[in-house]
Amino acid sequence: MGGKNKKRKREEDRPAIHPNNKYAENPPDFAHLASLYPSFEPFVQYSRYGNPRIDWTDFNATRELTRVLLLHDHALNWWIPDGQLCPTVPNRSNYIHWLEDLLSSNIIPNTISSGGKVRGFDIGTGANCIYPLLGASLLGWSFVGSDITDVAIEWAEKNVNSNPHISELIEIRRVQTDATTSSEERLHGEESGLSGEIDLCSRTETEVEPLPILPLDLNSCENKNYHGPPILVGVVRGDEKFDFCMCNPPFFESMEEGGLNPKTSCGGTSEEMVCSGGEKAFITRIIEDSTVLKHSFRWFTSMIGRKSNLKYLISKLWEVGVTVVKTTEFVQGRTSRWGLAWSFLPTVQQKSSNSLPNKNTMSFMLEGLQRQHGAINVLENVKSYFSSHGLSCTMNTSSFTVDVVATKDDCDSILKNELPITNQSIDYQPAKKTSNESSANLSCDRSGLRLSVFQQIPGTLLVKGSVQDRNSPLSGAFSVIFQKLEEALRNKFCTKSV
Ligand SMILES: C[S@@+](CC[C@H](N)C(=O)[O-])C[C@H]1O[C@@H](n2cnc3c(N)ncnc32)[C@H](O)[C@@H]1O
Repeated sequence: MGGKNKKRKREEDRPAIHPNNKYAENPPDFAHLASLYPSFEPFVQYSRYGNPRIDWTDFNATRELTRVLLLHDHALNWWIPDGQLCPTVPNRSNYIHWLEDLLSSNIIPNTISSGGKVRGFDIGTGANCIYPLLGASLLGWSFVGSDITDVAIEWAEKNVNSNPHISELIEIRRVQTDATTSSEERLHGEESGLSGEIDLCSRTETEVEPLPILPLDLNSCENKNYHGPPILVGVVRGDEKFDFCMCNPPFFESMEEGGLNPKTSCGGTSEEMVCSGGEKAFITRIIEDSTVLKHSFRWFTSMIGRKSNLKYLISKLWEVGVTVVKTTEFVQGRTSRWGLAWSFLPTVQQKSSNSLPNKNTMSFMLEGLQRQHGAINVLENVKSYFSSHGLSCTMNTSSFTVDVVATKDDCDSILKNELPITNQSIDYQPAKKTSNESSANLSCDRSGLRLSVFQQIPGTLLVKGSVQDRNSPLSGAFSVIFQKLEEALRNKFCTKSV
C-alpha cells in the first residue's frame, strides 16, 4: 500500500509535458487518426473496453504514427528508411519548447541573431531531421542540421525537400567522417586539417577560419575521450552566429549497453546510437568546442539520457567558465531525459551591473553550488576575502551580512592584489555592531560596504553589495572590487566537481 502511494506520489511529482506542447492537453487520438489515414488504421488495435492503442514494439507502427502526426498536426511530409531512429513527436516537441523558453527568458541578451529571426544548429539531425522540421514549422526558426552518415544526410535532405514551405529555412551539412580527431590533434588545428573538414553539401564553399587553441586540459576527461568526427569546431564556420545549438547525442558506448527496450521499438542503428565514450564523452566534446565557439552561440544545449552524467557535465561547465547553466527534465510516459543548457555570454544581470560602474548596489548569482556550500559558507568567504586584504569586517550571521570598513589605502590594496580565497578558518565577530569605531568607520575618510548573501533556491545564492556612504573613496572603486569578489567566489565555489 505504502509502496503504491509512493509510486503514485513519484508519478505526480514528475514534470509534465511542456504546456506549449500541442499534445499537452490533447494526446494523439489513435482512433481518430485511423479514421482519417487508412495506412495507419491496420496498426491500431482496440482493448476489450474499446480503447485504441498501438503496438509500441512494432517499428512500422511507431513510424506510421510519427508520419501521420507530422502530417496531421504539423502539415509535414516525412519518412525514414527501415531501422533508422524513429522520433516520437510529443517528446521531441518538448525540447523545442524548452529552447523557446530559454530564448525568450532574456537571461542572455539577444545579441546574436538579426531581425528577431532565430537560427539554430542541430548536432546529429539524423535521417529523421526531426528538430529542424519541428522548429521551422512550429516557430519559423532556421537551422543547420549536421550529420555524419550517408543515410542521415540523404534522408534529412529528402525530408527537407518534401516540405517546400520550410525548405529554405533548413540547411543539411555533412561532417566529414575521415577526420576523426583525438583531443591532442584538435589542440593543433593545422595537424588535424580542420579547415578542410566541411562538406557544405551543395552550399557555397566557405573556408573555415583558423581556430584558437583550446584552453582546456583535455587529458582530465577521464580515459573515455570522444574520438569521433568533429562536432562543432571544424563544422561551424568562423563567421556564423547561432542563437542555440541542440543535440540528441548517441547515448551509448556500445549497442549492447543500449540494449533494446522490449516495450518499444524506435529503431536506431549503431551509427545513430553509439559513439566512443557514449553521451558523456560526446557532450564533453561539445563543452570543449563551446569554449572555442563561445561567441558564435547564445546558448549551447544538449539532451542527456542518464541523470548520473548530468552532475559530471555541470561541474565540467563551471570549470570552463560558463556564465549560466540551466537544466530541465523531459518526460514522456515512463522515460525521462534531461536538458542541459549553458552560455558564456554575460547574463542580463551581470551585464547591467557591469555597465553601471558607479552604482551603489550590485549583485550576482552563484549557481550550481554543491550542497555543503550553503549561504553561511559563502558569507564566511566574503569576510575572509576582505580580511585577507587587511580590511576590518563584521559578520552578522543572523542577517547574513558582512560590513566592511575601508580606507582609501585599503581599496588600493584590493585593487592591486589578487589574493585567492583560502579555506582559512574564520574568527566570528559578534553579530551586533557595538563599537563606536564601527560607526566612525562609516563616515569621513573611511567608508562602509555591506555584502549580503541570500539563498534563492537550493544550489543558487544571490550575493549583493551596497556602498553605505555615497561620498566615500570606496564608492568609485566599488564595482571593480565587487567584480573581483565575484571572480574569487566563482573560482572557489563554482569550479569543483559536483
Ligand atoms: C541519437 S541520433 C539523433 C537523431 C535525431 N536528432 C533525433 O533526435 O532523433 C544521433 C545522431 O548523431 C549523429 N552523429 C554522430 N556523431 C556525429 C557528429 N560528430 N556530428 C554530427 N552528427 C553526429 C548520428 O549519425 C545520429 O544521426
